[in-house]
Amino acid sequence: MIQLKNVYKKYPNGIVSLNGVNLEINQGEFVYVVGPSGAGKSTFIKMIYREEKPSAGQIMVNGLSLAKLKSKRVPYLRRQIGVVFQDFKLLPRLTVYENIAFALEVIETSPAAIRRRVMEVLQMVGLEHKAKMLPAELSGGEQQRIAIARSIVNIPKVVIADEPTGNLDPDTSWEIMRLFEQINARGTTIIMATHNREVVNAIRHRVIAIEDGLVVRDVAGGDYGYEA
Ligand SMILES: Nc1ncnc2c1ncn2[C@@H]1O[C@H](COP(=O)(O)OP(=O)(O)OP(=O)(O)O)[C@@H](O)[C@H]1O
Repeated sequence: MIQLKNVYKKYPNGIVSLNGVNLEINQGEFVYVVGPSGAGKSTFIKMIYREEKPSAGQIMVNGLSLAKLKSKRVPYLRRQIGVVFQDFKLLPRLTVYENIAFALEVIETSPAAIRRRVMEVLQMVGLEHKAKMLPAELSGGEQQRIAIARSIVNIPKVVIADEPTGNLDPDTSWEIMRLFEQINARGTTIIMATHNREVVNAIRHRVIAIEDGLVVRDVAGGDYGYEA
């Protein structure tokens, strides 16, 4: 479970991007985070995997208190959370296989287990035949599939995605959404910040709207809610 209590974030430049956020997200939920540009969606997302620390308030993720979490425990938290970005963030000099294996190698998995697991996730995203290629040799949609494979290779409880379809055309975006649906169907929590109105309105899930650093709407099976 993920729980935020009175979470407040003021950046060093004085901007307050979260202004008292209270929320609970249960294991297995699929949650869209929507809201205008600059509303605080990315900051909220970054709080959950401890890319940013709250200035005040409490955040619990799977029983870990993030405000108190020591730096040396951050890798332990990150193993429980997969992260997918708008711009994929694959390592350009590593092959597809190596990009995914990297996430497992850092936690001392045996070479045979790494191979088995990497091929399994590559198969799940339909790209096992591209294992030896470099990211630059793939389309944007394929790169995002690899980033998704990497995000789940550790079998995390939670996958966080910040605008995962932001750089993709509509057809590719639907394919990427299908993958997130499959991952969610296996019990993984999905938290997705998005501006994609069509997706949010078509594939209904809980919608949390953030404006000026506050949750202004929180609806199960809600719609995108903003005009085009
Ligand atoms: N590292 C930072 N340092 C200072 N201010 C920041 C930082 N990151 C974000 N902000 C500010 O915090 C506010 C919220 O930003 P955030 O990126 O969370 O918004 P967002 O809702 O994700 O926007 P978008 O939809 O455009 O991605 C903005 O005013 C932004 O300028």
